[in-house]
Amino acid sequence: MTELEVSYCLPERGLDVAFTVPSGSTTALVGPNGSGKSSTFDVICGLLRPRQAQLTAHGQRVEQLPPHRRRIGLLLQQPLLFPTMSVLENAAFGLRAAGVRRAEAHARAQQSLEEVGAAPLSRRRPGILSGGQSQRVALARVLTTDPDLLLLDEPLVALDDESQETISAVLEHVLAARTAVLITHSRQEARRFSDRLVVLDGGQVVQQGSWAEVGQAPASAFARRFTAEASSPGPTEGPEPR
Ligand SMILES: Nc1ncnc2c1ncn2[C@@H]1O[C@H](COP(=O)(O)OP(=O)(O)OP(=O)(O)O)[C@@H](O)[C@H]1O
Repeated sequence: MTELEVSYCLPERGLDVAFTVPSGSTTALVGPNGSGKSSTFDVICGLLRPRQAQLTAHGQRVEQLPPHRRRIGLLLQQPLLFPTMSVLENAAFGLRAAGVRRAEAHARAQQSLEEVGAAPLSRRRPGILSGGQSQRVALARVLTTDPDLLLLDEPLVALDDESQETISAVLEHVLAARTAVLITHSRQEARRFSDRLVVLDGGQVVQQGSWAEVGQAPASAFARRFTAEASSPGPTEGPEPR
């Protein structure tokens, strides 16, 4: 079953993009610099509303809906927690903003904090948390609203190695039971979390499919390098071949 169907044109940016995300998959959106990853992220979450766009999410057309009504949970590079609220209040924020009563919102936030292993932090303020702890709380805040789709934009890039490892383990667990789109420059990250690839190049989707499908018949030089099973550096981790 398809969870998300994206199709949009932004001629002023040279973008004409169409792809699908199957229900239950984690699909990595990858491509060279300037290929359209960030713009696509903005279109899916509703920050950019192209005139020519068709977005079907969980069986509903959503391109006319404002971001908060799309049932999409965003995890960004920076956790962006509210500094004056406790961890629990941060995790409950989405539900409180939607008018859910405090007791219920806090109970559901506590469950999310447990799911990401951050329950012991619930009374703390964000200012004293490590980067990894903050990112866990940001993830809990997303999960509390029970989104149909998770949209992750380089969620590990701002973390140190140790925090990357701990949040990766949490993410693996969270993504196993959900549908997600992951935007990343990192082959290692895409490998670890995604089962499908959507490869953008020059403002278009040049290929979409499982890692095996893309790896066996890569449709572009980027796709070939990204799926290459070598210990050599990934496409954005080393110099571009000439
Ligand atoms: N605000 C903007 N106004 C006009 N054009 C833009 C804007 N942002 C991006 N673009 C153009 O849209 C195209 C796609 O850019 P986008 O940032 O979506 O690519 P990307 O794959 O995310 O790149 P990167 O890997 O460098 O982050 C590029 O040609 C870029 O120059």
